[in-house]
Amino acid sequence: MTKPVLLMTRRFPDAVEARAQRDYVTIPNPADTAMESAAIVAAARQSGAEGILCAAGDAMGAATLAALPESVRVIATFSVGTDHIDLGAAKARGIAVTNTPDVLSVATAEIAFLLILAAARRGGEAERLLRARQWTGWAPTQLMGVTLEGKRLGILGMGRIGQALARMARGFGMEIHYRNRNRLPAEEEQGAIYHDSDKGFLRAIDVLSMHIPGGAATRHWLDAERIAWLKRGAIVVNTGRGTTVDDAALCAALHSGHLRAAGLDVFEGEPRIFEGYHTAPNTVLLPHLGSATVETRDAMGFRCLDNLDAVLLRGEAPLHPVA
Ligand SMILES: NC(=O)C1=CN([C@@H]2O[C@H](COP(=O)(O)OP(=O)(O)OC[C@H]3O[C@@H](n4cnc5c(N)ncnc54)[C@H](O)[C@@H]3O)[C@@H](O)[C@H]2O)C=CC1
Ligand SMILES: O=C(O)C(=O)[C@H](O)COP(=O)(O)O
Repeated sequence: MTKPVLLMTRRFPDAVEARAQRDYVTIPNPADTAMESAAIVAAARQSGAEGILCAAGDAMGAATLAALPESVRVIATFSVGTDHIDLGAAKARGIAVTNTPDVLSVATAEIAFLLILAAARRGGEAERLLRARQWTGWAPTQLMGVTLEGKRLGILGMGRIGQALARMARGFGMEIHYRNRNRLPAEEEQGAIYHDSDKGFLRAIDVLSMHIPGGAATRHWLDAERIAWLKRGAIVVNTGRGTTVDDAALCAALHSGHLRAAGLDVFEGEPRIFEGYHTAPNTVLLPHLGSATVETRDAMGFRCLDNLDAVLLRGEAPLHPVA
């Protein structure tokens, strides 16, 4: 049987590439960076690609979707987030889109909790102090943070990752509050307190952890007005998408002291980051590491290939179609 042609927009983990090469004629991206629209279209046309394995950051917008050759039947993204893909355009072209839910929830929640701990206990500042050779010795008032036990964690977006974070935070004695599009069934809430308004939610909490998807509907969700609803001394953490935060408003609140600290894994316009973050006090910044564990990245790749196999090898419906 002839192997289907698969365009791969990035380098993926070795085990994922090996399986892809076994079952497909793979077309790699020699540059190994996010692919621009023209490059994706050219590579798909030249190769007659039937599937595309892409990742967040690749240009899968309306222009790309419109120009892809008829041969493309499925796009599998190596991410749960799909804000880089024009889903309407894909549907109009009859191209299936699949993502990687569940397998990255724990890894991403771990990074969210790492940021919550680092922001609360001033881990970033403390490390910078030592590396600058400026530590003068233990002192009773040096770099005091805040204890998490007993504090109220507010989870914005109580989906797969938000719920994984809630399980971890309960172990640290935090009280869980959440805001979601819909209230969870009582048996899934496990004591978490649901808020039916953004204002009531933000006023109640000490730490905000953001897990909502990117895209037009959530752009700059955390703006100056909502930041003002947070208590003085609150902490903000974002491992969802950078577009959900108004960077200028967040930096202003860090500088003014209204917010105690922020921990960010994702940024609008990444890999460039808002200039103000370089000098904002009490910030911990990570380069989009949410799902970056060996186990998780392999599982994400295999989930992509399982979906591609269903469509391209077996002629079946994808296992994880994006609605
Ligand atoms: N930092 C990283 O490396 C990673 C980031 N992500 C991001 O995390 C996001 C969440 O992933 P999952 O938990 O798997 O998705 P999910 O779909 O299970 O959960 C998202 C939740 O957000 C809620 N929501 C959406 N808009 C809302 C709004 N305006 N107000 C309140 N709630 C809202 C939904 O009701 C849903 O429960 C992804 O869309 C992706 O952008 C995902 C994986 C890794
Ligand atoms: O799943 C998502 O959504 C993510 O953010 C991925 O974990 C990371 O996607 P890349 O930006 O590494 O493609």
